Amino acid sequence: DTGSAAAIPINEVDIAYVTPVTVGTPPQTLMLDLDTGSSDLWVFSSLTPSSQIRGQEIYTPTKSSTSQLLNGHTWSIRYGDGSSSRGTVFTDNFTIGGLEVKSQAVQTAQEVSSSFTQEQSLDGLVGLGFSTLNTVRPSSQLTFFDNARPNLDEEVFTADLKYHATGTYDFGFIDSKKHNGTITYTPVQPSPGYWTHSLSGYSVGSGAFQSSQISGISDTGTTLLYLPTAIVTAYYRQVQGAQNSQYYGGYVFPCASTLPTFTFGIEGARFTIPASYINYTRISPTSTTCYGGLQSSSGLGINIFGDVALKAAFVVFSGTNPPRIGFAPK
Ligand SMILES: CCNC(=O)c1c(-c2ccccc2)csc1NC(=O)CNCCc1c[nH]c2ccccc12
Repeated sequence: DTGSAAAIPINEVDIAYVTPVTVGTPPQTLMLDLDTGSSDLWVFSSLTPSSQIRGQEIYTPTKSSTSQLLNGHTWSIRYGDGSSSRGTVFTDNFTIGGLEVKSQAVQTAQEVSSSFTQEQSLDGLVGLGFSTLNTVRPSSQLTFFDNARPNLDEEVFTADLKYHATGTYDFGFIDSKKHNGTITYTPVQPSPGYWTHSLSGYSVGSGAFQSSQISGISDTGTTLLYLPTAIVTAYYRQVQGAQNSQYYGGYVFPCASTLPTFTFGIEGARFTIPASYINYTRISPTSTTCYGGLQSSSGLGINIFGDVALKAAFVVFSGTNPPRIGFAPK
């Protein structure tokens, strides 16, 4: 089997991407964020207090003839940005882009934090990390990819995220029309459960490439690119008026500044992030100060290759044994 579905930016600065999915019988359509940085599939639901819902679509298990309560199971997740959600669990038929998993664990939110309530276009998440990270207890549940894997033509899913445009997630096949040239693969460390791999180095603008192994996670659920402070200061040193602002919690600069590109290595291959991707957003609609798409990871304890980096390539998440990740120009 295979599947193919749109990855639609939820706002004008690509803060996150959502994908139409269907849950239950008859199908209920929700817009979910496919997230390789976590492994819980959770949705706004009929069990979510109405005070915490602001325009989101909800899943109503009682309206689905194929839903089944997973008795006694609960879940609770907190993300590094401080957002959180928790609730109960049903199994039901779940489809992404024509690819169906029967009896997928669908985690129904009984509580979501305010930042999720405020994201009106996001009805939940589909975790595509390794199932070891799943928070359902007493027994953890499998991700959509792990459930679909035995029926896939190829044990892969791919992400073709785009800057200020709709891209695609494909399951079970690699669409050669979506990338130019070869796919460069590099090993993935599946523990503790992220798509963890190394970059082979970086360069700023037209500067020399600095070879160094930089370990981090390829995370479609995180907006920005978070790298070690030494790299980030080297980048913003090239930007007139840039400063690391305590007030704004990161590097900001005059919106009119000329930004250099940023290149990262995957093995011997090189991928260049255009300056426009790093001129992320104005700090407020009328401000002339802008917030960078490249930020320091020093407070996170982990380097995160988020959407700002991933949208510069065609990315293959390979669930083979051993797992690996591939990047291709596009
Ligand atoms: C900023 C979101 N990212 C993280 O918290 C995160 C961290 C992390 C850890 C410590 C400090 C900061 C971040 C490690 S892996 C990782 N990745 C994920 O957790 C991926 N899932 C993010 C889901 C998510 C949280 N808040 C949202 C708001 C809109 C759309 C999606 C989300």
